Amino acid sequence: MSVVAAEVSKWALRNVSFELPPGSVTAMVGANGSGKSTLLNVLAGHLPPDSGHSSIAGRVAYVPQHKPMYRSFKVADVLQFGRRMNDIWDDDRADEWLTRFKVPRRLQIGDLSGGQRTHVTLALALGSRPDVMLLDEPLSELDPLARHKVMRELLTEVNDNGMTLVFSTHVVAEIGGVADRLLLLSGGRLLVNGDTDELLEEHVLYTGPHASKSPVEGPVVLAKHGQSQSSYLVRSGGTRIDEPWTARYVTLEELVVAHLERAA
Ligand SMILES: Nc1ncnc2c1ncn2[C@@H]1O[C@H](COP(=O)(O)OP(=O)(O)OP(=O)(O)O)[C@@H](O)[C@H]1O
Repeated sequence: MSVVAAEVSKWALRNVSFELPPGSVTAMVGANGSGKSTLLNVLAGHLPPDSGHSSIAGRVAYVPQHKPMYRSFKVADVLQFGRRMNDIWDDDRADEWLTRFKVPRRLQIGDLSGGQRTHVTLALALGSRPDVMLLDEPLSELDPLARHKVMRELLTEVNDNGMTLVFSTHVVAEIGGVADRLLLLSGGRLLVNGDTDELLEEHVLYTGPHASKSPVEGPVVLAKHGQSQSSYLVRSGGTRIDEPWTARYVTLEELVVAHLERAA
């Protein structure tokens, strides 16, 4: 069963197709201009695809990258706005979030810091009790501790209420232990779509003497050659290898960088 399904082309996006299960946490990663914001906009229903279709089962909350909000609104007015605009609205949830992150309610949006504005948009999104939350670089303006706390809170929402979360990020280190799925985009194409644990088990880096051919069967993601050494990152699932070759699993960061390097 999937709660988010897409098979879309739009501007630079070329036939991007995937499905996400309910309660999953998906990190969308890719180079600048690879199509992350476009894809989130299409999923949110804010942009019609040029071809194909996308669907989301249930209520959607979308927090865009540039968090458009009326600068003259006070924080309290934004909550009032949320109350009026949503059929389902959880005042306590939105309020709790603002209290937790110490956002001053009497200030105008224009007088808040970037991070505080992020908290207001997240409070607004969570107040609408969404089934699916789409976040475009939600952590980019937050300090390291706030990043950690926000992710922990969002994961609690996923675990307690079965919410499905999709977020874009450039910081691969933030995905570990958070995202159970990875969507990797490059130049509008979907390079990788899968369960992060399975992806990490599939990708193995073999290092050994200079060789023009991979020492194991399987799709080569990236090959590098020095004067006397070669290394092959292969989606081999951990095939045994004889000395002098060595094999090791890679980090998510290495996996992402290798796929992006290959596609560049
Ligand atoms: N209105 C438009 N018409 C045509 N192409 C557009 C339009 N808006 C955006 N694009 C193109 O779509 C591509 C993807 O842009 P998008 O903002 O989705 O990338 P992104 O992955 O979110 O980038 P970043 O990481 O820099 O935020 C870019 O090449 C951009 O120029």
